[in-house]
Amino acid sequence: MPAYKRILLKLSGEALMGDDAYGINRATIVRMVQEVREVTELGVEVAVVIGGGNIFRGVAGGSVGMDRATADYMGMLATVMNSLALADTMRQEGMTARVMSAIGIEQVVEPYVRPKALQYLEEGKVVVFAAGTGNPFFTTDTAAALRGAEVGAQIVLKATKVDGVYTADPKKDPSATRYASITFDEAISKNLQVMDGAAFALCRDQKLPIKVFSIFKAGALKRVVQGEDEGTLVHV
Ligand SMILES: Nc1ncnc2c1ncn2[C@@H]1O[C@H](COP(=O)(O)OP(=O)(O)O)[C@@H](O)[C@H]1O
Ligand SMILES: O=c1ccn([C@@H]2O[C@H](COP(=O)(O)OP(=O)(O)O)[C@@H](O)[C@H]2O)c(=O)[nH]1
Repeated sequence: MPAYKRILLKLSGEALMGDDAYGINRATIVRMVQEVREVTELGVEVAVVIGGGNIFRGVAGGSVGMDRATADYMGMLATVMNSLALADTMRQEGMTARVMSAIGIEQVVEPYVRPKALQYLEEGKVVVFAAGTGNPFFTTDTAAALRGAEVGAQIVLKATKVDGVYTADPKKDPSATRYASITFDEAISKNLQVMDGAAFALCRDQKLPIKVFSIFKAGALKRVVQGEDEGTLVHV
C-alpha cells in the first residue's frame, strides 16, 4: 500500500547527465522513468518538476557576467527541454504524461493551468511542470514546493545526488552525518544548502513535508512512496 495518494517529485536536472559531461544521458533518463512507473503502478498520482542544471544554471551564467535574470530564463528553458525529454521517455515506456509550462511557449508545450493539471492527475496521467516558477531568482526546488502546494500533493519528494539531509554538505565535509528527520526551522536556521530557503519556507508555511533521498539508489523512490525508512524527512 502506498503511503501517499498524490506526490510532487522533484528530479535533479544535474543527475540527468549520468556520467556524461552535460546533457541528457539516455540510460539515466530511462532508469528514472522506470522508477516513476513503478510508483504510478501502485496507483499514486505523480506530478514532476525537473531541474535544468545538466544544461544550464542561472547562477553559472550570472557568475561569468551575464545578466542574472537573462541567465535564469535560459535555465528555465533548459527545464523545458528536460521536461520534454522526460515526457517522451515516459511515452516510450508506455506511460501517459503531459507537460505544462510556467512561461508561454504554446507551440511547444501547453501552458500551466491549475484545474487542467488537477484533471490530468485525477485521470492518472503524469504531469511534468516545466519552466520552474516562471520567475528568475528562483529554483526548481521552489517550483516543486509551489506546485506541490497548488495541486495538493501530500509530500514533496526531492530525488537528488545525496541520500538525505546532512549536518553539512557531504560532498565537501566527509565528517558530515545524515539526519533521519529534521524540522523546517532547524534546516532553515542551520542554513543547510540541500534545498534553498524559499522552498523550505514555502513548505513549512503550507505544512507540506519534504523527503530528500538519492536519485542514484535503485528502488529508493518506491520505498519512500511506501513509507519505508529512506532518506531524510523534513517536517513542521
Ligand atoms: N546539509 C546538506 N545536506 C545534504 N546535501 C547538501 C547539504 N548542503 C549542501 N548539499 C548539497 O546539495 C546538493 C543538492 O542540491 P542541488 O544542487 O539543488 O541538487 P539538485 O540537482 O537535486 O537540484 C547535494 O548534491 C549536496 O552536495
Ligand atoms: O523558478 C525557477 C526555476 C528555475 N530557474 C532557473 O533554472 C535553472 C535550472 O534549475 P535548477 O538549478 O533548480 O535545476 P537542478 O538543480 O535540478 O539541476 C536555475 O539555476 C535557474 O537559473 C529560475 O530562474 N526560476
